[in-house]
Amino acid sequence: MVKKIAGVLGATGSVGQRFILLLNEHPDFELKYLGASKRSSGKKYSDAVNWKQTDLLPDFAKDIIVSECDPAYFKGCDVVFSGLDADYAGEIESSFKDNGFAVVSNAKNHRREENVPLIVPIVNIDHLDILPKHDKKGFIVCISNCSTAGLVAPLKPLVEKFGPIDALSTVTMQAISGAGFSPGVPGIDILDNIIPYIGGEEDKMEWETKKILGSISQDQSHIKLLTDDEIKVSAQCNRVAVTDGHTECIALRFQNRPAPSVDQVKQALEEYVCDAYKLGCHSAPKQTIHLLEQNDRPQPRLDRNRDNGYGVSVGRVREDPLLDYKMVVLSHNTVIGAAGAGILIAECLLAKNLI
Ligand SMILES: NC(=O)C1=CN([C@@H]2O[C@H](COP(=O)(O)OP(=O)(O)OC[C@H]3O[C@@H](n4cnc5c(N)ncnc54)[C@H](OP(=O)(O)O)[C@@H]3O)[C@@H](O)[C@H]2O)C=CC1
Ligand SMILES: N[C@@H](CC(=O)OP(=O)(O)O)C(=O)O
Repeated sequence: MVKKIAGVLGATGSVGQRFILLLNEHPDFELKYLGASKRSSGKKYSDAVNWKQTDLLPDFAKDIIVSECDPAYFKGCDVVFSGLDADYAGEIESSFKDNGFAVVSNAKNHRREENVPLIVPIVNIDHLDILPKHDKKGFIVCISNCSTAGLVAPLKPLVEKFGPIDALSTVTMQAISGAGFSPGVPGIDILDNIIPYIGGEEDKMEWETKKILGSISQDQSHIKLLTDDEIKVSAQCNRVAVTDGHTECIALRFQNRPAPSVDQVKQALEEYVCDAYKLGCHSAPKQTIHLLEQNDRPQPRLDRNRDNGYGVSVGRVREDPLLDYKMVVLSHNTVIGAAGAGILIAECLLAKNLI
C-alpha cells in the first residue's frame, strides 16, 4: 500500500515528540512535514527540539526542516496531526481545515463544536461517521482530554452490556508530562508534593464524558450529548510526581436495577474488544482493557505501556457503599490520551475511507 503523507503541528512539544516516536516506521503514514512556532522554524528538527523522551530521536526526523504552521508549507499532506499549544491551535487548525486538510487535533479549542467528533479511538469511532469525505472538504477531528480518555474506556463496555450509568465520580492523579514542556511543571513544585488543581481539567472531564458517550443525530450531522439528567459526572484532578500515565479512582452507579454483579462487571471489561481492533487498525490494542487482579495494581511505571500504551489498565474492581462499583484506572496520557489516540484515529479514518 502507498503510504499516506502526514504532517505534525507543534512537533517540538510533549505531544509532538510522542507523534514523532509513534510515526517512526508506521505502515500507513510517512511523516514528511513538521511545524512549530517562529522560534523553531527554519531549523533542522534535531536543532529545534529539546528532546525529552526516553527513546532516542528517530533518524528519519532529525534533518526535517521545521516550518511555521501555515497550510502553504504542508501541501500534499493527507493528514495533519496537531499537538499545538491551545493558545494558538484554534485559529491555525481552522486555517488548515479551510484549506482542505484533514486535521486530527489534541487541543481543546474545537472539542465543543457539535459537528466536530470528539474521539477516544478505543471507545467511539462510530462518531467519525458524521465527517464529510476528505476529498470533498477539510475537517477537524478532536482527541479528548487525556484523563477523560482513561475515564470513558471502562465505561463503554459497561454501558453497552448493562445500560446507562447515571452517576460517576473520578479523582485523578495526573502525570507531569500532561502539563507539556513549555514551561512544564517546575521540579520545585512537584517533588515531594501533590498539586490539587489543574486549571480547566475538571470541567473538561465532566463535559467531554457526555459528548463521548453521546450519540449521532438522526440526520448524521452532529453529536448529541448525554444530558445532565442522564448522567451526573464529578471530577477532582491532582498533579502528582509521575512522568507518564494518569491514574484515576472512579466510582459509578448504573441506572438499571438490580445492578450487575461484580463478576459480570469484570467479565464485561475483560471481554471488550474495541471497534478499531475489529477494523484491523495497526495500533489498536489487542486487549483493550487489562483487568488486573493484584490488589496493588495498576501502577503507572509497571502498567502504562500495556499494548504499547494503547491499552487501559483497570484494577481493584469492587463494590462501593455510596454508588455501585469503584475501581482504579490507568491510561498512558501521551499515547492513548494524546498522540497515540491521534494516530489510531487516523488509522480508523483510513479504514473508513475518510482520508
Ligand atoms: N501533554 C499531554 O498529555 C496532552 C496535551 N494535550 C494538548 O496538546 C497540545 C500540546 O500540548 P503539549 O505538547 O503538552 O504542549 P507543549 O507546550 O509541550 O508544546 C507546544 C507546541 O506548540 C508550539 N507552539 C507554541 N506557540 C506556537 C505558535 N505561536 N505557533 C505555532 N506553534 C506554536 C510549540 O513550538 P515551539 O517549540 O517552537 O515553541 C510546541 O511545538 C495542547 O493543546 C494540550 O492541551 C492533550 C492531551 C494530553
Ligand atoms: N490537562 C491535561 C493535558 C491537557 O493538555 O489536556 P487538554 O488536551 O484537555 O488541554 C493534563 O494536565 O494532564
